[in-house]
Amino acid sequence: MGDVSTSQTSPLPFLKGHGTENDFVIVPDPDNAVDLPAATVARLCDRRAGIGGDGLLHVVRSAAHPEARHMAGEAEWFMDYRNADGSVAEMCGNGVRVFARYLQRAGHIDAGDMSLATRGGVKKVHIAKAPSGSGATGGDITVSMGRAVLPEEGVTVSVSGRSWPARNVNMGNPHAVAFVEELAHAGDLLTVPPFTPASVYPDGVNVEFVVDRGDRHVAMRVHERGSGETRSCGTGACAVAVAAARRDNLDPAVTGAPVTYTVDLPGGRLVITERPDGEIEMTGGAVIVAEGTIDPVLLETERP
Ligand SMILES: N[C@@H](CCC[C@H](N)C(=O)O)C(=O)O
Repeated sequence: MGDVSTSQTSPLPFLKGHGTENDFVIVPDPDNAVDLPAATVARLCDRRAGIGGDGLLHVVRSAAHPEARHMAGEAEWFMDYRNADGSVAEMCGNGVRVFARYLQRAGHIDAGDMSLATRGGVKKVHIAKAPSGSGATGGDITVSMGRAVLPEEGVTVSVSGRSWPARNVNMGNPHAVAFVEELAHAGDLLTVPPFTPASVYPDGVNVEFVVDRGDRHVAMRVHERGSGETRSCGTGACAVAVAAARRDNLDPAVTGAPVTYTVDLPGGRLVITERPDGEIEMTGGAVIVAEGTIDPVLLETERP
């Protein structure tokens, strides 16, 4: 929160949105005046006792947030992203699209190009004009996600007594990508977090399980750090596309031609392109589904 401590005494506006069914509680707070400790975020993201979401998007002006002030000259808005358990993450790809859709809906921006500050740096975003008949859904949103870092070390992913070799991919946040024969082999990810080496991932990791669907076309499931199994993960889809490309001996930096993979997730489809300069673009939808107010009791530090 901001430099001055305040407690919320009146109902707090929120919205609910999703990107390929990775869903978020959105808290508009331009001046960074709302205190959102981890326990409060976890309560808001609770699907039974709260609003429910895989994460929370705290919408703050960059100039008003200590972690984003240095980016204020490039990007007016900062995505203060939190996982469902209240933990902080560097990046959220689906979150960026939903955040941009919120700004568009609130009248802060129009379709076209914008820049958004995140803990993973400033991301360029393009909102396509809404095709006629798309209603509130709007046009697809493309995010320049930055470059992937692929350390050479292999890692192992284990779940339900089975293990797979995996590729370590960093998209600003950490990922382990395992190619499997059947997505069902990943078992009940919701209740059994995959095991990965803590020495490689001291801050935890997002784990993707991937199968081939066709030429440059894959499908995946994901277990997210701090949120459990979700129906989509944008950074995860980027990690998967790059890991699949390297497995298929495709490297745009070598061939000079962009490489595009279609990634199917339980919640929808994302299209991922890696450019010869290494920049990765993610394209998909983003929808705002509801808005309302949060009872201040939910925001109190002690559980009501
Ligand atoms: N769902 C997000 C990723 C959110 C952060 C992740 N759980 C982490 O802790 O790194 C996405 O769409 O990228």
